[in-house]
Amino acid sequence: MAPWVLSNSNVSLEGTEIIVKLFYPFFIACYVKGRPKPKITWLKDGENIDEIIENNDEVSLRYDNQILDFKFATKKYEGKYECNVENRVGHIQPFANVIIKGEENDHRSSKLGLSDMNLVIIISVSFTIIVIILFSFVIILVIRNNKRKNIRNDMLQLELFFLREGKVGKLNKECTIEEQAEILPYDNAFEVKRENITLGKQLGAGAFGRVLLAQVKGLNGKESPTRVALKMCKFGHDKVHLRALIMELKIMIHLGKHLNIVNLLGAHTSNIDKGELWILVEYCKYGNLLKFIQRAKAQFINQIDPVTM
Ligand SMILES: Nc1ncnc2c1ncn2[C@@H]1O[C@H](COP(=O)(O)OP(=O)(O)OP(=O)(O)O)[C@@H](O)[C@H]1O
Repeated sequence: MAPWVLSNSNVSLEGTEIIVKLFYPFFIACYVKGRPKPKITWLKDGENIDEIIENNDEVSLRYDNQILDFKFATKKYEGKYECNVENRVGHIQPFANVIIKGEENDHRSSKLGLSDMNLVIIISVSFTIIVIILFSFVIILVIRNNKRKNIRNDMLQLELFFLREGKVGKLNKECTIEEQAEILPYDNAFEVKRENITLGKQLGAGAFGRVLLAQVKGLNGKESPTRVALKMCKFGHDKVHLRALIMELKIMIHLGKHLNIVNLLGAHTSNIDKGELWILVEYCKYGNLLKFIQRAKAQFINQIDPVTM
């Protein structure tokens, strides 16, 4: 019995039109009967379909070659598809014209192969990763900024509470000055403006502070600059160090001047909200007393004549 096409096929001997939307999946069905069972081969625009199917997982044949399956429609799949059906008794060739519908832009995209699709995916993933990194960066900046703001606020609180005001009423004669230094008030008469101070070389450093040589204009009403030793907190200090320096300043103010001590000459406190507190004291040209005594002792020993000993 010669082969014939079943009515549920979407190909016919007169030809059919299959209209598909771009990127949508579709199939061409060529259901046939005949005895002996007919063999089916496919042609696209007169060429054997094998060339299209080979190494292409977007197009496949199934159901004894009766269905030609497309995973998604792209413009390259447009054309005339002939279903070549034959057995010993006869031969028929129903066909269908496939038309892919889509916009001009889509038309361009339709030419994208699988590797181009992969490229699109890679670009989108990279873009997402970059956005996430930028977003994290912004969050880190905001957190750091807030932290800095908090430190500034802490400093401000310290300045207000410990430096300017003090709490003279709470002073207790039974306690040492060191124990209650922070409730002593600051004396504004010691304040020196930043523009009057010129910083020089470092003279030394202590546990939490460092000492620089500095020139100060207009100190004690003097026209010529005065050479002073300027004490400040070390780099990367925290509020504990600043508080210790504030206490040192207050004790010096409270002690007053004396011939036998290194006297306080002034202080620069107006930038304390930025963690900047400078204490100006008399400059000792021989520096540290202990080192001076050790040096003098060594010189003295060298001067003694070993013969007279
Ligand atoms: N008035 C000054 N004149 C010259 N050099 C000074 C003066 N004050 C300090 N220095 C130098 O700076 C160093 C550190 O001074 P600082 O007063 O901080 O010493 P410290 O009392 O040992 O330290 P800290 O009190 O921080 O533990 C001194 O060892 C000295 O060399």
